[in-house]
Amino acid sequence: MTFSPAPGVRGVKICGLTEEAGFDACVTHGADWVGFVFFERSPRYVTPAQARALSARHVGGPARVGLFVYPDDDTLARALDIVPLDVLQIYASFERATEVHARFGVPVWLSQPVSTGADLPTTRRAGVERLLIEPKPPTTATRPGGNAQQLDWSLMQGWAPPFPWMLAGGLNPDNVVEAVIVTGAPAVDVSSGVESAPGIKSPRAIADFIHKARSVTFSA
Ligand SMILES: O=C(O)c1ccccc1NCC(=O)[C@H](O)[C@H](O)COP(=O)(O)O
Repeated sequence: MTFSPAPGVRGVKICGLTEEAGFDACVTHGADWVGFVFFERSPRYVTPAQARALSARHVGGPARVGLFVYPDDDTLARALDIVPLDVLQIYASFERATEVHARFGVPVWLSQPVSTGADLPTTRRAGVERLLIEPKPPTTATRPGGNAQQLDWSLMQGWAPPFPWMLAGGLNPDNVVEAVIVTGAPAVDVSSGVESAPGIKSPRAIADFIHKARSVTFSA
């Protein structure tokens, strides 16, 4: 198991760090996790060496999450050789997530694209530590996540999550309070909603988002 926030404290992940000011803001304002996007067609793409350089700015602090889209073993092995990652967040099937966990022994988070209640998993699967519940991208999207697209939060009402989970998709400092009240999400993930331009994080928006996400308590 990787780091989890204390009971009653909502976890916050800031995803898609590419530059020093954004990374430093995550450290300063106490994000629980930071995400590095290893997907070349993203405006937030970083190489493993760039992620290592950012990560090395601070010892400890947020857990480092690497995002991979349908990764093969070689891609994961190369990244892990270069940058210490605490979590592998993958866009792939449950079966592949289980395989990745068995092969690398690193906690694996799986993105679960959702458009209806039927997409919400109801049974636990081995090898997956956490689910990222995010909207199914439109067919025209060039990437599976990070599209500032909001999910229908009411879908989560009455859902009994079989895993620890995190809400993602279209969150920002102005809507995160409502999002956590409606969904009861124990953790939230944001990328576009704390940016001043694609791939460039706003330190002020990061501070605001973290503060607001934690302003509503929840009981696990
Ligand atoms: O951010 C990207 O460009 C990206 C590319 C490929 C796969 C995933 C990607 N992002 C995932 C995320 O950052 C999270 O899902 C995020 O919290 C939701 O994004 P956003 O709606 O932009 O907040």
